[in-house]
This record gives sequence, C-alpha cells and structure tokens, in this order.
Amino acid sequence: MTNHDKLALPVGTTLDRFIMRKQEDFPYATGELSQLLRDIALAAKIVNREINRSGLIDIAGAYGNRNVQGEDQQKLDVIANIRFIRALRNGGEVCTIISEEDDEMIQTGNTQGKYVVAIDPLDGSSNIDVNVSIGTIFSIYRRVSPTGNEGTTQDCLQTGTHQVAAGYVIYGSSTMMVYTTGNGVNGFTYEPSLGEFFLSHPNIQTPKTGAVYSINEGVSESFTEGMKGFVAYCKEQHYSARYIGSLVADFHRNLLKGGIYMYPTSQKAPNGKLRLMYECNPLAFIVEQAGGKSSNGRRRTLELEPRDLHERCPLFIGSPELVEKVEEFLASEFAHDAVLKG
Ligand SMILES: O=P(O)(O)OC[C@H]1O[C@](O)(COP(=O)(O)O)[C@@H](O)[C@@H]1O
Ligand SMILES: [Mg+2]
Ligand SMILES: [Mg+2]
Repeated sequence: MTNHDKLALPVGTTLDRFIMRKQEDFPYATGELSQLLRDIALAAKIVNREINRSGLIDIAGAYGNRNVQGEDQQKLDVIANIRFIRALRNGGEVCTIISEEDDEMIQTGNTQGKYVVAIDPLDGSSNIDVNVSIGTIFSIYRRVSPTGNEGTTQDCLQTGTHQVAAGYVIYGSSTMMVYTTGNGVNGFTYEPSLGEFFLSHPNIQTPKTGAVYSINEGVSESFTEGMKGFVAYCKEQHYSARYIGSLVADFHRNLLKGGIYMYPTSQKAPNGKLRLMYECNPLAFIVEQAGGKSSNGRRRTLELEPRDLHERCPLFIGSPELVEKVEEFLASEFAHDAVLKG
C-alpha cells in the first residue's frame, strides 16, 4: 500500500453496496429482498441509538406488561418491537410479521408484500439494564399464498429450510449485523459517525471444534443424564464455560471462535426455552452456512415442522464436532425413551 493510500484508508464496503452487488448475482432478483434487508438495517440503527443512551433516558426497566411467553416485557423490548414493525410495514415488502412480543401474527397491510418476517426484536432482555451485549434476531420467508391478501398461518409456519434469509444484530462493544441469504455468512460493523454498516467479517467460517461450552448450569440439577454426561465431558476436556445469558452474544462468540451453545430441556423448561421461529431457525441457517451444525439434540433444527408461532424447542448449536458429540451423549437417552415408549 502506497503512502498515498495510507493517507486515506478506504472505509470499506457498505452494507447497501454489498446487498446491491449480491443482488446482481441473481438476474431474476427484483430488489424486494434487498430492500427488506435495508429496512431491517435502518431499524437496527434506530434501536442501536436507543440502546446506547438507555442509561440516560427513562427507557430502563419493565414496561408493566407480560408477553405471550409469560415474560415481563422490558421497555426496550417494546421499543425495539415498535421500531422493527414500523420499518417493515413502511418498507412495503412484508405482508405478515411474527414477533416474540405479539401473541398473534401481525398483518402489515402490505397485501402485495411477498415476504414474511419472524423476529425477536430484543434478545437477551435480562441483560438490558446491566450494559451487557443484547441483540435482535430475524428470519425471512417468501409467502406461499398468492399476493393480494393478508399472509396466512401457512405462510408463517414454514420449516427453517424454507428461509430465504436470516440474521442478527448484536448491540455490544460494537454493533454488528450478521446475515445470510444462503450464499455464505457476512458480518458488518456499524460506524455511528457515518451512520453506515461496513463489511468487516466477510465469509464467516466457524471452527470445526472449539473449547468453549455455553449453558446455564444454574439448572443443571434438572438436566437429563445425557446432558449431565456431556457437561462432565466438557469439564474433563478442560473446556471453558462461557454464558452471557444473551443468546445472540453467546452464539456470536462461538461462531467466530468455536464452541457450542446449549439450551436443553429441563424440569423448568420441558421443551427448552428458545423459540423455533425467531431464535432457533435463523441462527441454525447462519451456523450451517458457516460450516456449523444445529439440532434439538436429535433432529436438524431446520427440518423441525413448526406447529405454533411461539413454539419452543431445545437448541444445540455451534461447531459441528461439538454438536455431534452432545448428540452422542443424548442418543442413549432417546434410545432408552423409545424402549420405555415401546
Ligand atoms: O436465563 P436463562 O434461562 O439462562 O435464559 C437465557 C436465554 O434467554 C434469552 O434471554 C431469551 O431471549 P429473550 O431475551 O429474547 O426472551 C436468551 O437470549 C438467553 O440465551
Ligand atoms: Mg431471544
Ligand atoms: Mg426477545
């Protein structure tokens, strides 16, 4: 690099330009998905601004309502929900939204919209007021019903293999947007002074294995024997336990460095805690595109047939060799269950 170049280092590829370039790869593309990704990025910038100053203005703490999950909504859960729904509605590409914060499907009024979005507007709600990384997770499907009408349950309850795009935003020491459209995974870092996301992590590949395991051991007493066996195995291997308590943040670290995030079944959560449509499926699409694996301990997450908008399922996600290992530990359990069920 010449001194001349060093004087004005290139700032890099903006998210907008990257989306446009990728669109050119698809001659039949109409630009609607590109516009939808830009709408999500815009809402993320606004939510990022709210989060960065949440300690200064009165948006800390509980909102005073409970969502369909029975969780106390935080004010930032509600603010993020409003911002993303508004951006998706105004963008015009989305007919129907599934949100963690709304019991029913949200009809945007865009009956010509070809896309359905499932979204966790604010992930890691328990970490909002303590300045720990939090996130947003989104999943995009093409509707199956004809345009001209509102989106249907059938449009919403598609298996993860039908996703056309998925991603997350992490609001951490820096703010990043990471997404896939089925052609690899790319990460963009937000430059607030320019108001732009720039390509910072091209073609992310997750390590085949790792020495980090992420699980809430606070409820380990009620783990199944197979699960207890795998956690003991991780300790025998001297793996490091890392658990932030924000799925996006734990997932992001393991995606880049190698490792496994697990939210198994337990007495407290007989079906696990995480939601298939807007937490498990989008991250499973990303991790597979980055060479990783995701399952419910037995079946590939992306092949699970959703029956409910807010359905929960166990999640084992990350480096492929670690996911295969935990599946080995759980396999004996499932075999035993099968015998019991006869
Ligand atoms: O406190 P627990 O039971 O370990 O659960 C933590 C998990 O729950 C979540 O907070 C659930 O997501 P929401 O914050 O979007 O409800 C995950 O981000 C996190 O990994
Ligand atoms: Mg969440
Ligand atoms: Mg949430």
